[in-house]
Amino acid sequence: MMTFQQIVLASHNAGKLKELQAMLGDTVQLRSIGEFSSVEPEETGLSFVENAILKARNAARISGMPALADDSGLAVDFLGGAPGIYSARYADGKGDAANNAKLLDVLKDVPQEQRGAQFVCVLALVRHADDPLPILCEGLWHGRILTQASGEHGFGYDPLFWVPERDCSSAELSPADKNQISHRARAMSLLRQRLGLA
Ligand SMILES: O=c1nc[nH]c2c1ncn2[C@H]1C[C@H](O)[C@@H](COP(=O)(O)OP(=O)(O)OP(=O)(O)O)O1
Ligand SMILES: [Mg+2]
Repeated sequence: MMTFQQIVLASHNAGKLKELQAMLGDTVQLRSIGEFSSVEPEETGLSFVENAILKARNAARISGMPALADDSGLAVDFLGGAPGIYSARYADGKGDAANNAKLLDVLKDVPQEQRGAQFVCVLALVRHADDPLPILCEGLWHGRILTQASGEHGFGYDPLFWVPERDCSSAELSPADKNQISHRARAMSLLRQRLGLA
């Protein structure tokens, strides 16, 4: 069993930090990479796995601590899996509201039954910057893209993501409920098992 008291989270996304820390409880303290550097690494990989490893190594190098990265995104069936790894950059770096507006516009004439999508999350944990054996865990969450935004919780594409098992948008779920069933929750559950925390 590996034990960590503190891990640096290789993310500048406050929503991810909140969700991941809530899932871990007080067993492990996540420290944001923002405490060490405000420079975000370029996400040059072609997969969630490559980008997660790249972000984790970068954070471990900067902080000198074990590092956890989350690379995630929304894969829309009708768009052949786009925006996928480019989800954060979908509207050219203009932020969540612009990303959501663009997605609604691109799908405006697409009927219900063709609006399937999944959230993807890959977590990568490295013990140090050159770790030859990163721990990788993934989680998927199937849903559908709504025709208008709904709900105030969460972040990113949550207001557009309809959750079939709850019949509401992901942004209408309580944070505790989202953290039980999301793509991130599934990946974290696997990671906890791998670390002997489950
Ligand atoms: O639970 C979620 N609920 C809603 N939207 C979500 C979720 N999970 C990922 N997403 C979206 C946000 C962003 O558009 C992209 C992640 O991009 P991604 O590069 O992994 O994260 P990021 O740039 O926000 O922060 P960072 O790279 O510093 O961890 O997918
Ligand atoms: Mg990013």
